Amino acid sequence: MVNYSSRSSEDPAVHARDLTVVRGRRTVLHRLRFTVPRGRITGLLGPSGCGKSTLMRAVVGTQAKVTGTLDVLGAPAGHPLLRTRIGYVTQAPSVYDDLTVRQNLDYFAAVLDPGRAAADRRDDVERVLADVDLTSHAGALAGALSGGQRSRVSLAVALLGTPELLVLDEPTVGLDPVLRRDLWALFHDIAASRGATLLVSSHVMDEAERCHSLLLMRAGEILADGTPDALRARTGSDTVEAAFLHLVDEAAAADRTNAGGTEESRTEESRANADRTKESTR
Ligand SMILES: Nc1ncnc2c1ncn2[C@@H]1O[C@H](COP(=O)(O)OP(=O)(O)OP(=O)(O)O)[C@@H](O)[C@H]1O
Repeated sequence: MVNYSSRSSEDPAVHARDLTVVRGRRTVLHRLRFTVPRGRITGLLGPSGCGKSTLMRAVVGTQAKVTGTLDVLGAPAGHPLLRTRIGYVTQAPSVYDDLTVRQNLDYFAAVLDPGRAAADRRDDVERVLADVDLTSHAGALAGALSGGQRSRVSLAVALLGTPELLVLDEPTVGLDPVLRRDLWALFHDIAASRGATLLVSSHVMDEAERCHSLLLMRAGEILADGTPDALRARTGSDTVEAAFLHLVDEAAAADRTNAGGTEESRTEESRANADRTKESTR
């Protein structure tokens, strides 16, 4: 049996090699190779439909038809030992509308760790309420909250039990600029004070500037990875958005060249076939 606890804390939080995912009849992630460093915020950025949610689902172990290697916190993705070590927030806030914010959190705290003493659970609930700045709304029904407040309840659920890895799928969608800034401040605080690793997806490029490292995706592939500074320097761009667009144009040009090459070789092949046909009919 593998002794996961002997793994070094210097190992990446996530390590993927040849990660491939098929959804329906389509391969939506193509042999991805990447790492997510521990204790840092890694932004997963790319246009709608490029595969960000699929990659996150694979990391948390809820995605079917995953092949290749995907290690998370030293164990294979989806391993039962990882359940309490990962917090995951999906795009759709998963809260019960007919329960108050505090009742929602208390319920999820009990589900996460049924054996825990009620007093410990209550402390944890109060802590995460304060983390997401919802203490003053703790008694409100979740169904009566704004979209942004509901998102923060979902985030609070993911923070219960102090997970080592937080996987947040577009956590700032629909939030106003002040809330977005406050949430990013909270993400940085979680990484700095608890040493937690955050994998945060977004298709808003200015959020990339707030991450320690980035995975830029396009059409089921990793276009580039590295720090925002390194990506800007590599492409001679002023912003990560400009760097991303530069890389997209470069990849599209390479696609066209490859398609042209394929087209050329197809034409050559058909000419040769035609010649062979002529030869054989002579
Ligand atoms: N249930 C499904 N069955 C088949 N294909 C799917 C399914 N869900 C998603 N896909 C396809 O997988 C690809 C990746 O989808 P995914 O949701 O991972 O993208 P995304 O980058 O997270 O998009 P968004 O930013 O819009 O959430 C898309 O082309 C999508 O059409």
